[in-house]
Amino acid sequence: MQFQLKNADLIKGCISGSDRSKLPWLVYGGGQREENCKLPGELLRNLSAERTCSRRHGDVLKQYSTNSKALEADGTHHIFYLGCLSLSRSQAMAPTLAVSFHDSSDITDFFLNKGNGVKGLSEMGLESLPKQYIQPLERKECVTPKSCPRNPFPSLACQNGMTLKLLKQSVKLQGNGDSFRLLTIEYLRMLRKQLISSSGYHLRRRGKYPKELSPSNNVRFGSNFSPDAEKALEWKDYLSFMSPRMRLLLKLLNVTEIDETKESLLLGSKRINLDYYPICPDPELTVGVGRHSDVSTLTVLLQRDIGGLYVRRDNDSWIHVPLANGSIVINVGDALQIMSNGRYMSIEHCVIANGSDNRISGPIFINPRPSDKISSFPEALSSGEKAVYNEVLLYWDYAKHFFRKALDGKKNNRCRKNMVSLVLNFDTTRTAM
Ligand SMILES: O=C(O)CCC(=O)C(=O)O
Ligand SMILES: [Fe+2]
Repeated sequence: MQFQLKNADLIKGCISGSDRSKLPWLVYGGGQREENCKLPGELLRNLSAERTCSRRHGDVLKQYSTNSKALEADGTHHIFYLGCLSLSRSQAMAPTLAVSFHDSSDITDFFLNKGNGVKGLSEMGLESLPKQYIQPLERKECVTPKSCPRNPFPSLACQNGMTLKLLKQSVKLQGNGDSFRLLTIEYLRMLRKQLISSSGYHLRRRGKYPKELSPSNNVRFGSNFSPDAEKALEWKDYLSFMSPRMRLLLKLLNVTEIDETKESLLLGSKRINLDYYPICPDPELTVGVGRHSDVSTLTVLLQRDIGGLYVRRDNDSWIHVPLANGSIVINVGDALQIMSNGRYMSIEHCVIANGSDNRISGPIFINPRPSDKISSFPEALSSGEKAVYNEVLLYWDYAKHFFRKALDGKKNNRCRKNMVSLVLNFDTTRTAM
């Protein structure tokens, strides 16, 4: 198998239009899974043309090329895994392998235990989707979204009775295109640091980290959130890292003032995911991620500019989240819905599969700590509102409840109420769908 690289597609995709020289990392990647394969010359030339090219990159490539697993042993491989994500179907000269998967355990073994991921399936050049990925009709609801009005996103700034300083502050980002871009670059830099420092440490020491086998909750590789509970699998891989650097993220988001009495409840733990949705042979038969709301307080999300993320507007329409250079999306999660007593409702969303390009996204889930007990903040009841969520929940129990069930919109949100969904998109330049 030989790969050729689409130049820095990942990065260009994520932040097209901005200055690539500011991104001295995660620039190019590529690799082979077969032992005696030569690296494509173009890739090496690209590497050496880049000021970040170093012997280390070459070494990692070599290691990568002799490594039978896509993701193994060393944090630095992530960089190349990410680089490899940018291969397009026409450029990856995939062998046609006569592999058939008879039942879900074969698939699980291939993508999870053997570390190939859905990416491995995609690279086989399958002509049709394995039946385990064919989703029932109701789960593909978001694949055929209805048309939606321009700029359908309510702005947090317009909400009355805002009591959560954190959110107030983050609205400051609106209206300044430069800071979005800067933010995005910083955000990517931060992701890279996270990858190399925290995950690298764990991976070097622990080696294996498929979700079920990973000895550490801090690093996980997986495909579906709850594969055992799902009727059908999703066309997506993810790498997930516990992230210790909340303050940095807040700084990047221009949050200068935090109500410290609420800080741990709102922002006590963080997880960064790197999601990869490979080209899918039958995108209309499956989904990237089924409909769900996040269990987080807020999810800060960067996505590649090929689109694919939909949010539910009301009970029967889905909106394609607009794309814009360097924009980020912030989704309200269930924990904030509970703590704000329903002033901010978590947003139901899903990702469609794509038949012509690989999609990548990087959500940061900002959560309460697992041991925190969450219920409506007294401040959210200060105007005499009745507590909608007076049941005190251990956040860990809440999250466990979510991850044990199949994704099914907001049904798993035990605190569901009929209110407007809210998504913030910091793009102010385009509203094209
Ligand atoms: O990839 C995306 O844009 C969204 C992913 C997502 O919803 C999730 O990981 O919870
Ligand atoms: Fe999500």
